[in-house]
Amino acid sequence: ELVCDLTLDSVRKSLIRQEDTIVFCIIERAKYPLNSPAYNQSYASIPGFSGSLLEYIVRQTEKLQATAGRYENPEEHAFFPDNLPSSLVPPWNYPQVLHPAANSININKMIWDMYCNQLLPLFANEGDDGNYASTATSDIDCLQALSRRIHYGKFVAEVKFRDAPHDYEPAIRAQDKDALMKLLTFENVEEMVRRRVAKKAMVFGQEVNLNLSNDDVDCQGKYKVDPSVVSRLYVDWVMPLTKLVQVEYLLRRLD
Ligand SMILES: C=C(O[C@@H]1C=C(C(=O)O)C=C[C@H]1O)C(=O)O
Repeated sequence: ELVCDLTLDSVRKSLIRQEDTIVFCIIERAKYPLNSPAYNQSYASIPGFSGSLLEYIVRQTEKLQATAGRYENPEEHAFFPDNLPSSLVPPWNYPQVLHPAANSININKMIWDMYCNQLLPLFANEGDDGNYASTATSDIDCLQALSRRIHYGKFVAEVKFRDAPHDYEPAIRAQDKDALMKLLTFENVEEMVRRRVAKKAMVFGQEVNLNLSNDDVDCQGKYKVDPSVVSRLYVDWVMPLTKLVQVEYLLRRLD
C-alpha cells in the first residue's frame, strides 16, 4: 500500500506488515531442498541465454511485470532494471513523496548476493528434488519481498528528515555517513523487530494439530524455519541494508 499521509508510525506499520510477507515467503521456500542447480550458471543452458535458471526466471518475470506497470510504483525495484520494457497499462498517479534522487538508489545487486550466497544455505536443507522452476519461483517471492522492505528505507528516511530537518541538514551538507547513521538508528526499535520476527517464525511455522491444544504442543525444534535464522536474517542483513538505503537517500536529500 502507499503512504499518502506519511508518518513514522504509518511507515513502521507497513514494515511490520511486510515482516509477515517475508516470514511466509521464507517458510514457503523452505519446503524445497536447496536445489543448487537452479543457481548454477552451467546447468540451465537455455539457448541464447547465459546465466542461472533463477536469473532467467527473474529476468522474464520482470519483463512481464514491467509491461503490467509494476515498476511505476516507487516502492518497487527491479533486479535487472536495464532495458526493461515500458508499462502498457494506464498510469496510476502515485503521490510524489520522495525526493527525485530516490530513483537512483537500487541495491538489489547486494540483496541478490546476500540471498543466494548467505541466506539460502542457512534455511534450505541440503538436497535436490529437481523442482528447480518452482523453487526459483519461490525465490522470486522472497527476493521481491526483501527488496521492497529494504528499499522502503527511502520512505523511512524521508519521514525522519521531515520530522527533524534541522538535525539532519548539517550531516547531509557535510556528507557525513556516520552521523546520519547515528541519527536514524533506534536501537530499541531494532530489538523489538528482532524479537517480533522470531515470534512470527514460531507462530506461522508451527504444526497445526487439531488433537492437541496449542499449549500441549511441544514445538521445540519443529518449526518449519528456525526462528533464530529469521532473527539473524533481520539483524545481519535486512536492518543493516534498510539503514544503508536510508543513508544513501539522505545523502542526496538536499541535491
Ligand atoms: C526502519 C527504521 O530505521 C532503523 C532501521 C530499522 C529496521 O530496519 O527495522 C529499525 C530501527 C532503526 O534503527 C525505523 O526507525 O523504524
